[in-house]
Amino acid sequence: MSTIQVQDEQGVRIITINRPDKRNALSLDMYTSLTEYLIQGESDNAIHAFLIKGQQDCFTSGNDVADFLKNSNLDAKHPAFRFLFSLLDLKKPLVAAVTGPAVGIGTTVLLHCDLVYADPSAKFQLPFVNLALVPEAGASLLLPQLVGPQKAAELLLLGECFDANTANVLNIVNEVVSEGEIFDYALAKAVKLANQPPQALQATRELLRPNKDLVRKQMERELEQFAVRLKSDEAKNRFKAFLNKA
Ligand SMILES: C/C=C/C(=O)SCCNC(=O)CCNC(=O)[C@H](O)C(C)(C)COP(=O)(O)OP(=O)(O)OC[C@H]1O[C@@H](n2cnc3c(N)ncnc32)[C@H](O)[C@@H]1OP(=O)(O)O
Repeated sequence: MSTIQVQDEQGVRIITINRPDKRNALSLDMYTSLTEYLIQGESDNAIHAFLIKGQQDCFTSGNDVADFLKNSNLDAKHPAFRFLFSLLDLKKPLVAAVTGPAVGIGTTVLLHCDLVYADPSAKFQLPFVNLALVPEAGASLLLPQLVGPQKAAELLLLGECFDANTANVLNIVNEVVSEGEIFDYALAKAVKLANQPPQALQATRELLRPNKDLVRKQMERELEQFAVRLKSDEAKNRFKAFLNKA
């Protein structure tokens, strides 16, 4: 079974992260598949919106921590960062359905989504500093803009888990949807987007992102810092501690 599954339905490309034995941790190959499915969908005239999801018990536990240890050389060609830059350049709208853990990139990805739905099982976390890393996906710019500087500092410096209601109050998610209904609900919203006049939809989406160049610049700065931190002993010790369940 593929670790990234794709299904096109009613004008929506549904992308499902599917690596349940590792809590949907994202490996290099998985990022590459995610990027390819987005790029293909962008050029497919039958696709008008994307929906990203995991399974009922997990969205994603974020980057595969074992990969961080194995591949500590990082630049803009790294599959995770290629994926993040492809999100920044997306023209068609992206909807997320969050269930269970959404850790690290699992939360920062949401800052690039147009509509985000979560169910009560969703648990968000930005444990970059906890792992001796720095944020990515432009979160160091987008999060303070969204939730305010103090709250962003709390979420990024302490790296504690927060629940769906908190994410809703902070405007990280649009709505908390009952368990068992979230995937149908999020798909119905994505189909609704897919049925909007596509050129007006994409033009409006572009207008809603007036600081895209600034976000790109910040993502490049984050990438530089991330590359340095990833090689540090303090980060390697944190990765080993997680993998050894210390
Ligand atoms: C550029 C992007 C950067 C980032 O995304 S940084 C963030 C990186 N992610 C993390 O630090 C999260 C690590 N994972 C966790 O904290 C926990 O997991 C969860 C809270 C997500 C879930 O906890 P629970 O339900 O108790 O599951 P479990 O027993 O910890 O995990 C089951 C199996 O999955 C593996 N696993 C979980 N997350 C990851 C991961 N992110 N990278 C690699 N493996 C992971 C474990 O090791 C274990 O494996 P085994 O059954 O073989 O012992």
